Amino acid sequence: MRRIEESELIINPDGSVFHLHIKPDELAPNVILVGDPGRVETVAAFFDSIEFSSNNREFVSRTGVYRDTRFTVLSTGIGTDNIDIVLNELDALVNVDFATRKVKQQQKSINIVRIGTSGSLQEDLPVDSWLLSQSAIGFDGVLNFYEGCEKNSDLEFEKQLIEDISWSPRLTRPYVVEADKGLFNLLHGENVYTGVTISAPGFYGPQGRVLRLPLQDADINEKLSDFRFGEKRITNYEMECSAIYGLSALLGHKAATVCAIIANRNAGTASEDYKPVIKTLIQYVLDRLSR
Ligand SMILES: O=P(O)(O)O[C@H]1O[C@H](CO)[C@@H](O)[C@H]1O
Ligand SMILES: O=c1cc[nH]c(=O)[nH]1
Repeated sequence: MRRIEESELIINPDGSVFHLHIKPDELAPNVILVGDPGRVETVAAFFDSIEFSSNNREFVSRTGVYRDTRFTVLSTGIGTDNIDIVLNELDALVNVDFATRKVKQQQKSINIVRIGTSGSLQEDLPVDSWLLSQSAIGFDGVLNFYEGCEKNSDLEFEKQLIEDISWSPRLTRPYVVEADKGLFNLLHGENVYTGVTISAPGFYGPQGRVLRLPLQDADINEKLSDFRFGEKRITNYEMECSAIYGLSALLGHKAATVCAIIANRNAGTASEDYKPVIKTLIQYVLDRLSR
């Protein structure tokens, strides 16, 4: 079995993994990911007890117990480049023996649920609603660096999207990946919209926003809102879900993303105060995962 070199997996002097500053026994099998480091405290405030806390760069984490279920909440910061770090280090924490630097014989699977914020691309998907991503379209390109990327992607969906919206060859090829079905069903409920989420490599141009700079494709959001793949339509934009779904599938973990819609791009509206919406969403997710 290959020994993973010190340069490839950096372990800190205290035995924690390089960026996340978590040691293997400090990670729970249920992981809540949030973008905003400030949201970690909002999640941890629901825990009955907290056993571990860490802060490094944008990666703030707490491990604790909610209704007899052990959770780790961890902030990822913004973007799929950070998700590459987070998913690889989470996997190393459960599947690599830090003493021998070898992949363990028996691989473990963890549950990963992202609780985020997002912008709607459909007028009937209102601000302050919740959206569970059945699948994600990665405009970011992270998954394209990994072998097996195409095995887990919906190639027909990708092909039709590229053709229908005249995707520029200057851009990275979009990849289409799915939520874990079990987690999706667990989180699906009466007050939860479902849909196809684009993860963009930026908040402004890559999500079709114009402040001062014009876009390479001025009609991109109209094309995306109108696009259909069979019954499926694109519902929303955020910035992490695609890499979470793609890397989780490749590594054997279960992942789902549920977001509070804080902007409706076609209606031109934004939530007046999304924090209470996120708070009730956090409680909903914790309840579903702990029952
Ligand atoms: O609220 P979070 O979880 O950070 O999610 C969304 O908000 C950020 C952009 O404002 C991006 O990270 C996007 O995915
Ligand atoms: O429009 C939005 C809102 C939140 N997060 C995003 O990435 N986009």
